Amino acid sequence: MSAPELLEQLPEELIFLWHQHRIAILLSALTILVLVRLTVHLRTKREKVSASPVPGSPTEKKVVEIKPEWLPENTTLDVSALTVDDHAEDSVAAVAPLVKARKGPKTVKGRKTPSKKPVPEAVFNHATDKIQPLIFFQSLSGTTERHASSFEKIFSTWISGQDSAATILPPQVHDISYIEYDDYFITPPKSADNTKYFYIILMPTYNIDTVLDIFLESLRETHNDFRIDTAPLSGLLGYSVFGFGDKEGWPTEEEGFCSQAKEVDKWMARLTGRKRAYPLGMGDVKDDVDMRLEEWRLGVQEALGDIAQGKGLGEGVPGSGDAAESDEEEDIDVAEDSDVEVETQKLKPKSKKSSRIDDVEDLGSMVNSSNNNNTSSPSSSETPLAIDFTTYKSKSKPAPAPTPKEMVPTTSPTYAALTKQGYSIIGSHSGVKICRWTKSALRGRGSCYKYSFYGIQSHLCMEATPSLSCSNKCVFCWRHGTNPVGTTWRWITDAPDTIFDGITTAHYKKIRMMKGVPGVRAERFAEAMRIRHCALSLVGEPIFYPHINDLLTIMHSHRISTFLVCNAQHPAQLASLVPVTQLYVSIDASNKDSLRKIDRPLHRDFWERFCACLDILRNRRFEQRTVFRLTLVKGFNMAEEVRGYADLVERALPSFVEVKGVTYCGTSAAGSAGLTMQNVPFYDEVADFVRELDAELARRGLAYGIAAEHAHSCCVLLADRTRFMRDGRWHTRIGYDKFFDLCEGKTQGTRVEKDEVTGEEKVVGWRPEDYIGDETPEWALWGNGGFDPRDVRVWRKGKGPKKDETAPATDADADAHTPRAIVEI
Ligand SMILES: Cc1cc2nc3c(=O)[nH]c(=O)nc-3n(C[C@H](O)[C@H](O)[C@H](O)COP(=O)(O)O)c2cc1C
Ligand code: SF4
Repeated sequence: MSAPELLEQLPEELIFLWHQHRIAILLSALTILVLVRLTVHLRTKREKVSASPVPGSPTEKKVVEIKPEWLPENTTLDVSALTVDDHAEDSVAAVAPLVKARKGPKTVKGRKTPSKKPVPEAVFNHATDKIQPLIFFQSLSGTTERHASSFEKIFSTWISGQDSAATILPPQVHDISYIEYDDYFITPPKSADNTKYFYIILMPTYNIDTVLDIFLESLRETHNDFRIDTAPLSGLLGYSVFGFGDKEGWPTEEEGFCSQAKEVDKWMARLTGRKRAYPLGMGDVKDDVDMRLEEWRLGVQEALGDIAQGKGLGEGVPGSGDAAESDEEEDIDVAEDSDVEVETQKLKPKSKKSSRIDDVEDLGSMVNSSNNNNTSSPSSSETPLAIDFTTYKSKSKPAPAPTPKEMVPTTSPTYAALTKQGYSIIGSHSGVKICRWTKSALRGRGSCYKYSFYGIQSHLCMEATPSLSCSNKCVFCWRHGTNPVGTTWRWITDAPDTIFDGITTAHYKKIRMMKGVPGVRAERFAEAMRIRHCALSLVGEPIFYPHINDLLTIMHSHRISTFLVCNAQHPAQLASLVPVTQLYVSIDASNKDSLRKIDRPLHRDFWERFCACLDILRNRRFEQRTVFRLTLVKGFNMAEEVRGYADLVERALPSFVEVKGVTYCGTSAAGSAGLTMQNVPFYDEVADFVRELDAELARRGLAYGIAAEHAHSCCVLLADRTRFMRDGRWHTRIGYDKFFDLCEGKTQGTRVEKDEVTGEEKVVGWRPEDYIGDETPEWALWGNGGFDPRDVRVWRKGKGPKKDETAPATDADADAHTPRAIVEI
């Protein structure tokens, strides 16, 4: 066939082929098309356009990575709600995809690898070395602290009377609430080569959740951390523990007498490699404590004297650190930690320490060592322990869940302390109090800075918290030692409506009690019987409460505005929070080191959490007013930190930056934290700091300005000029009715985003600009003092102008040198 003939036949062939295989051809073509489209779609960077205004400052996009361990333990969070992308103008997802939170005990497979660098044993050369005794104590209601102090005195006298006085140095005392655990309880502190440490630990016991549990938890964690040597404190010369308990409530050890001191002793034995220099002492605070403590002190002194003479801890004597004498600790390890099955080998608990035990003791090591009174040692059991060294198969039996306790039981010292200070405790973890400004406003003597800046009249404001616990131990927090702390929510949880009813009822009750107070104005009293604002900032960490969103929604439905302050340690909760009227993040320092010193956070990854919170704040800044609250503490977080704070502002671009001087609470707790009146800045100093910060922000092209002040509260406000200045006038006040109308859908917000698929613009919510209120009043502006001239100023004794004690405030300068400690909390 010639070529032209072939060509003529081709269409027929093609038609034939088409008829034979058209379905297959069509399907293949369709598949190819879909694949090409998908590839193009995925490769093209999708753009999300928002009609939210471009901030007045450079905006580098931030990705917030929420780590699984940041999710609350028994999370009620809707994980999809954490995708805060929709809230932001950024195209970058605000929250990285979440890996499912790890639940259940940590299981380490295989052999425990020896630590990289084993801690050297303390070798004491009595001719050249020195002993540094460290007395640690923890105290919630002061008993142990008092005993620690008298112990130190007697002990010091004993040392100075010794022949070996040159060898034993004067003791140093440390309140465990104020130390970094890592500095003392992971490895012994660093010292001059010839100084060796000896630990003396005085502990009370509380069968409720307290800061003591955090200490015990940290000892347990250190022991179980496979990266750390099993006996990282073996560099100590020795240790001994004394417990303070109460036999009236806890008559026997089985019933919990001194149970936490016993726990500390147990963990110290493990961490030091059994360097118990003298047995655990225990005293009943209502009976024999002085006698027991005296006996124990003599024993500890004797042990120290032996060490000083180079005799070591002795052998075979009661309380000696001889490994052969007691292997109780290892037995507990194996029994408690064993979630492994035995098939091949058996161990007797009383056998000498075997390297095999070392191998398994960290497997699945989730020991419930918290303040459980009944943590009776399974070591007493004589039955052989079942351990499988070959399969490491997990037992299917789940570990019993710890029973939740009340956060602040009525029997706790925290309850007593809080109620004494005028707080009402609602349920077992919420609190409410009327602050001094509410009382002041009722008497027409002025409102707090929130009135000057945002228009909140203090007599219409309720200050409350749904979580009295928090995950920091800030140096300026008056509740040290007694406040419940924790990294996870593990308490009995009250329902949000119960909390709402409880706090409002208690607030109204307290207002009614003001009825007979001289000077209370009738019209203000009447107005106060309708709460319009809630400051969720009292003490503790409000977003720690698992149902915070429900509580906020209830408040908004009652047209109560919400000012929520959080400590930037709970990014998952922050990301999932419903929009509030004004969202605060406490910025207590400008860098990691300083934050550690001032907030003393419990989370080891506190800085990562802090930064993640800033990024979340940045991503949510177009849906609610965001605020940085800086609390300045002289000597801690002021000097040289302006640029650091500017970095943080640049990172989160908050609507406002509130700068205030710290309040000095004057308690012994503050003293132990190293805080005195000298750490409270003068208003002049706060103002200078603000000027410097303002200048630094301007240098970086960030459009902030100093908007307002409340000299009386030692507080100054910086605001984003592009958003809260209109026609050259500051508008920092809030339109509350506008906010509620937006919440209720009565008016539509203007936060608009472009639909990715259709390209259409749609309203997705409201912006802070939608509920801006009136212009900031003249008297509140920077330079004018911030005191409403319609109110009557009452000066504290010895302060203010000499002649007219009740003259209306006109002179802002009068305040400038005085109010150091008169700061609203
Ligand atoms: C709420 C509460 C719980 C307590 N639980 C125990 C306990 O379980 N076992 C015990 O021996 N003593 C217990 N006590 C007694 C304290 O340990 C004892 O009063 C101790 O001296 C308190 O020391 P501190 O004042 O230094 O905090 C408890 C006391 C309170 C107020
Ligand atoms: S965050 Fe608040 S409650 Fe918690 S320790 Fe700090 S100041 Fe106290």
